[in-house]
Amino acid sequence: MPQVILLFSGKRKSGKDFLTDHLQKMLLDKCEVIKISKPIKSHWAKVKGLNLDELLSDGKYKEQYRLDMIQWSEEMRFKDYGCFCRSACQNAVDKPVWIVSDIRRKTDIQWFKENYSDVIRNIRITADDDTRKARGYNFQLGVDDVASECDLDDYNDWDLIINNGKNGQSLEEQISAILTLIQHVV
Ligand SMILES: Nc1ncnc2c1ncn2[C@@H]1O[C@H](COP(=O)(O)OP(=O)(O)OP(=O)(O)O)[C@@H](O)[C@H]1O
Ligand SMILES: C[C@@](O)(CCOP(=O)(O)O)CC(=O)O
Repeated sequence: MPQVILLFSGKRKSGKDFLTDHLQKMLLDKCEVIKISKPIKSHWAKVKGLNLDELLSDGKYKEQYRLDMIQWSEEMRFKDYGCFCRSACQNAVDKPVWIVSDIRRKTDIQWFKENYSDVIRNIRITADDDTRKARGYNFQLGVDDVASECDLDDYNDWDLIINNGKNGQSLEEQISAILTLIQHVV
């Protein structure tokens, strides 16, 4: 059982992977990074013969398959909203800090609350559209107007909000703010 679970959310190209990768490099063997999208991408790679490493990276490759993966994964969530959270956590190693890098839906937060109760901390990463566009974001119907990107727009119970866009904090300040949330553990 982890002592703290950091749930990171944010729209695409806000910098979820960027920040959680940096955090992992700081915490090293004290943390485990969990990606809810990993079981989705693994399934997709297997059935479509795609490159899993590319799907998991921050490059353009995964964007060609995002719409299809969203639609398939929504059908699965309709039957069992926790299926991917459960699957992603199943093989997670016993470390004091778990970093979940891609929370997208209220039901993701609900699942972690139901299963890990008060050890969770909710972190929202924001970035303005211009910055996101410079990082490769382009509005796409069926992707940017659906739950995958929008379900947490009206969620307000954040332990920390990080501006990773224009006029945002430096990386050091961002990481330091995150570390204050877990100072009782590390
Ligand atoms: N603060 C930053 N400074 C410089 N580059 C950044 C910063 N934040 C993110 N990036 C870069 O922007 C790109 C998109 O970031 P990242 O992949 O972390 O976003 P994401 O929120 O995980 O997006 P997605 O939901 O598409 O996976 C990456 O190439 C990343 O290195
Ligand atoms: C299909 C999906 O998991 C892709 C997520 O990819 P990424 O976290 O942006 O690398 C998005 C979703 O689950 O809605």
